[in-house]
Amino acid sequence: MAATARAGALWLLGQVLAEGRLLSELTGTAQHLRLDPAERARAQRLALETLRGLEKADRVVKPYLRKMPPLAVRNVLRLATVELCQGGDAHGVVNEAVAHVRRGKRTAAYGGMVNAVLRKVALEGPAKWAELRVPHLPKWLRQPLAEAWGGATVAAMEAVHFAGAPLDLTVKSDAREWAARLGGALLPTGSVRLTAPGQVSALPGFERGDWWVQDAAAALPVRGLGEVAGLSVLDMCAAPGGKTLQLAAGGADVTALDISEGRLARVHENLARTGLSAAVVTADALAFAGGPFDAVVLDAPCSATGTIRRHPDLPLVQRGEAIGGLIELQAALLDHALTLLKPGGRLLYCTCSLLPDEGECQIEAALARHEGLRVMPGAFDLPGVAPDWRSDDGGLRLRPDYWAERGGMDGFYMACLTRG
Ligand SMILES: C[S@@+](CC[C@H](N)C(=O)[O-])C[C@H]1O[C@@H](n2cnc3c(N)ncnc32)[C@H](O)[C@@H]1O
Repeated sequence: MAATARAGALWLLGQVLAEGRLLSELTGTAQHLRLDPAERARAQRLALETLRGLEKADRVVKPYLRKMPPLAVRNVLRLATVELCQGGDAHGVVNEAVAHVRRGKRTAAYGGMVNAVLRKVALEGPAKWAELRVPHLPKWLRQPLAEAWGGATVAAMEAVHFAGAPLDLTVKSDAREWAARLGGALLPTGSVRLTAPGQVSALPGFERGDWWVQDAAAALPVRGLGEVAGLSVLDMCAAPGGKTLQLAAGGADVTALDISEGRLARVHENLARTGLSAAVVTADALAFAGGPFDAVVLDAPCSATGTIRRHPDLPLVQRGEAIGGLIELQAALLDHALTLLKPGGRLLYCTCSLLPDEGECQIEAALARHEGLRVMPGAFDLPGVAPDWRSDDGGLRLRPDYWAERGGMDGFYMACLTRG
């Protein structure tokens, strides 16, 4: 297979759609890394756009197919259709798609069909594309979200998911200056947002570690702890380290713990790049007996359904079957985190989930289990935080459709807890 961005995107699509692998697991693999960094970034962008537009691409192509071709061929049609319907150069897109199919032993026979279908798509596809509905979330997720937030909100979330996500950065200092330097916007909560960033590692300030990539919503939980200088803080599920970096940059004495050695490698890289420090521990948090700490950050493993605008592969690969186990793990981690706090210490619980079972319900259940435990209601009275983002329990509920006109934000739930 020629090492082009399109071939790279097709490999990624095949792994997601045939093997059920997540893009985040694939971007560090040898197959992906053999592309040069700019082509790699383009391959990833093409794969993301195709996954976001999958439902529309299938609807555009379907009338031109007499028989459903094998998945590898369908993926070529999908990628090319997305490109053609989003203004791609017809000649280049069709030729490369046909050449790609002809190169494959199992797909070569479909070259003529792909050529004929894509020529029709090039002519008629863009108008059809514009008329088709915004792609829906799969049923396993759409239904519980509609129950929790209502149909109109789910539709607004889907519109933001389809639009894709800008790139948010947390800067060590001088956010306004960095926004101007990078051609981005300073968000009301202090993050810097870039709409067409290109290759992240080529941006000014990356090498020197003046900033790190972190969605604006993901940057808020740690801000809820306020001034952390001099505090001992356990980041209990730390990798890849966005919150560890915030805590360390704020002057906290940080212990960054995670069960995954592979994911902790990212924490080490991020600390080295930014020149920040933390004690890094590989362990199952449930068996960790350090401390006691002034604060514990529990960014618990969850369905990650709040991150779909950045990870459109997620609802396609998962079916919600793991959520029951995650809910149990979150409750166990929460209970254990409370044992690691100094008297009067604070526990910051958060999940990047849209499901109340992993957010509001966890806190409700924890308050019922632990006498004297309470939510600190003012913790998220922060610049740029809108009053209607607050949840009834004193936490903060963020949804992808907030700031829709700016590109949305990750879905998140967060609450700051203390005893007494
Ligand atoms: C949502 S991610 C954390 C993101 C991170 N806080 C950040 O801001 O970059 C959840 C993490 O929990 C870790 N994890 C899952 N189960 C764990 C356990 N029993 N003990 C410690 N870490 C665990 C996963 O490896 C994963 O890195």
